[in-house]
Amino acid sequence: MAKFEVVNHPLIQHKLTIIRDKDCSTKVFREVTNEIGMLMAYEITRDLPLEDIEIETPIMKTTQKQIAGKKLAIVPILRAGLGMVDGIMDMIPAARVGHIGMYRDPDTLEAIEYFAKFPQDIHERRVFVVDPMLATGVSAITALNQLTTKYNVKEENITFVCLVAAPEGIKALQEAHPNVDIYTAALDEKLNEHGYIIPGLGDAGDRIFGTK
Ligand SMILES: O=P(O)(O)OC[C@H]1O[C@H](OP(=O)(O)OP(=O)(O)O)[C@H](O)[C@@H]1O
Ligand SMILES: O=c1cc[nH]c(=O)[nH]1
Ligand SMILES: [Mg+2]
Repeated sequence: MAKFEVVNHPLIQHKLTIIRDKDCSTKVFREVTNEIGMLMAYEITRDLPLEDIEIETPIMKTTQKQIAGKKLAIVPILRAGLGMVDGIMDMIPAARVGHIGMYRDPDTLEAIEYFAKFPQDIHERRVFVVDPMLATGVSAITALNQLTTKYNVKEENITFVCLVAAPEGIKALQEAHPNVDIYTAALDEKLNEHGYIIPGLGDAGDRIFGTK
């Protein structure tokens, strides 16, 4: 089984509380979501391999470390996933960005796909799929189905990163893609009858883009 980690660093928990508050403005919600993305980047890249490199300081030649191995890609699930991309990119600026557009049908909770565009060599990259919310898990599973079957990305090379997860979504995602690492900033209580996470933070996309 792959990793499942709740990243409960105090800074992340504090910032998450700010965006959970219903009175948080769109501007602050967007800024703080990106800040949490940046902090999560620190944790999700913890096991990136390093290699030796020779450099010269002003004093002498020395062998030091640099990140080695696979190239990286960030794949936000539109729209809400976009809210985390800039923050993560601040930490790994060389990463390429793919996009997958998807919305949840409010009645059936099915994921409806409307867009996909990935770097050509996505199957050779370590891929971070990002979406602030993991509720039923259907959107994440649909996105990962597409990456693994249509674009040949190995599950072992995928990390799913979210801010708020429901236990139902974690279970479904682990069953569908057992070799994908999952990182979340919070594991909430459960889903309500409309498929929203409780206590959650509401509809992340609407809150990031001010559409409601
Ligand atoms: O785990 P699930 O039950 O599939 O729910 C989670 C999905 O729902 C939200 O997207 P939404 O459909 O609201 O689209 P949006 O990002 O455009 O707002 C969220 O950003 C996830 O993609
Ligand atoms: O709580 C939820 C569930 C799905 N999508 C959201 O944005 N929030
Ligand atoms: Mg939404």
